[in-house]
Order: sequence, then structure tokens, then C-alpha cells
Amino acid sequence: MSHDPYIELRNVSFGYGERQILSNINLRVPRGQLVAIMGGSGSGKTTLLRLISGQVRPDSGEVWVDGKNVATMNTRELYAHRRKMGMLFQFGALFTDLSVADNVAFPLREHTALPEDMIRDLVTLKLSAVGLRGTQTLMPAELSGGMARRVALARAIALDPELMLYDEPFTGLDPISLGVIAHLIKRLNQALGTSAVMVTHDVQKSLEIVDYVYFVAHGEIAAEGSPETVRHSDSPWLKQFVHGDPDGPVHFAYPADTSLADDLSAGAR
Ligand SMILES: Nc1ncnc2c1ncn2[C@@H]1O[C@H](COP(=O)(O)OP(=O)(O)OP(=O)(O)O)[C@@H](O)[C@H]1O
Repeated sequence: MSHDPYIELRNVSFGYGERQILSNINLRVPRGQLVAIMGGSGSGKTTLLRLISGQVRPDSGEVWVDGKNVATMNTRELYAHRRKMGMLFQFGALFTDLSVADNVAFPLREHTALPEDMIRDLVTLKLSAVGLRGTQTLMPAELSGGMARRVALARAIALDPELMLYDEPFTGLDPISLGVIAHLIKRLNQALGTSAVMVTHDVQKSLEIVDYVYFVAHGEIAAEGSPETVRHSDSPWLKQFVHGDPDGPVHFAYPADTSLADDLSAGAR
């Protein structure tokens, strides 16, 4: 399958204005696979998703998705490109004034001309896929955090996306809900044959479900491999992530321009 990647980033560099965020990124997502992007806070993970979805364009390099270069798409092509994608974001909240059914139906009503009875059936199928059939008439305020995330997932897959982008899908969930969401992401990926990219901080849970992992650090791919490789790697980078050590090659402190001593004496003067 590696000769036919669904996504391929070739030598991608990107900065917000003068500030360089990513340099020379090479990354591949084979068709039908679930690939994780991990790395320190602010390392550019979400920016990678934005490059793939076409929200931002690289300063140099190519972003290929399903045989097309996103970096050179015009507005109409970008619209068609986004139509093939489903997104589940940490803060991708439900519409609070719409019922569960209307939330899931939203993209169907927005992007298709399907009759109401068919939309109702599709909503039932999508809710069933996330184990929430029967919640149609509930309002978001009546759902637990874990249920709300599952409804958001049902909404994200409403249009049968070819590509799913997940940004921190586990954040803020209790361990059981987290396990349920992880299991659903994996199952949906397999059942629908979707290609998927997941940005996550949850190393252990992710290693259980993904096919491949990229680690981003200082704007570059610092390491990559299958979950098996990552677990048994001697690389200090990977060891720190896999074992959750507070300090190591990835520093927990923001790289301040001045030393702490400088700041303190300046304050005392
Ligand atoms: N629209 C923007 N304009 C300017 N700088 C930005 C913008 N969006 C993000 N950045 C900066 O780019 C860097 C990378 O951001 P990004 O969101 O990709 O990181 P991340 O790895 O997803 O971080 P986290 O894990 O903390 O969410 C950060 O330093 C951030 O401050």
C-alpha cells in the first residue's frame, strides 16, 4: 500500500509570518490507515492538520491528498476537498440549541438535497454507529461529556468522509469515555475504510489503536514508526514520550530568551 499514500507531504515548510513553524516535513498516510501525530506543545501538530485540510498553504513543498496537490487548489477545488473530510476537534462543540438528531443532520441538510425521511434514517445509522441510537430527541445539555463527543463524532461521519482529521479527540474525557472514543475511532476507521490523521497527547491509548506514529519536534519529524517500533525504541525522544518523563530532549519549559536569574534580578532592580 505504501506506493499509494492517501496523504503525502513532501518537503513542506511553513511559517506564520516571519515565524518558522515547520521545516522540510515528509509524511505519508497510506490509504485506509490511522496515523497519529504527536509532539510537544506548540510543535506544529495542529498546523499540519491545517495544511492537510487546506486552511493554510505551505511556503514551500507539496501537500498531496488523494492524488491532488492541496497547496495549489483554487477555491472551488478546496471546497470539494473539504467536502470529503470529516473533522473532530477538541473544541468542536455541538450546537446547543439543536437536538442530537438535528446536530447530526446538520451537515446532511447543509450539503445534500436528501428528503427528510432519508436524513432521519441516516441520522439513526450514524448514531447507532457510535452506540447512541435512541438519543435523537435529547438536547446537548442533557448529555455527558463522553456522549457529547460521540455525537460530535456521528456528526463528523455524517457525509461518509474519505478522510477523518482528529485534533485531541480524547481531551477532557474520563478514562472510560476515552476508551470508548478510542475504540470507536479505530472501528469506524476499519469499517468505513477511512484514512485518518489524529493529533494527540495520549500516547498510551493512541499506540493501542494507530497504524503509525510521527513525532514532531522543533518543526521537524524527530522520529516515526509503527506502535511496536515506538514502544521498543532506544531513541531518547521516543522514550520520553512513551514513558511520560517530565524532562528529557523535549523540555517542559518555554524557551525564554532570558535566564530566570536575569529576570529575577531585573525585577529586583
Ligand atoms: N494563526 C496563527 N498565527 C500565528 N501563530 C500561530 C497561529 N496558529 C498557531 N501559531 C503558533 O504556531 C505554533 C504551532 O502551533 P500548533 O497549534 O500547530 O501547535 P500544536 O503542536 O498543535 O500545539 P498544542 O499541542 O499546544 O495544541 C505555536 O507556537 C503557535 O503559537
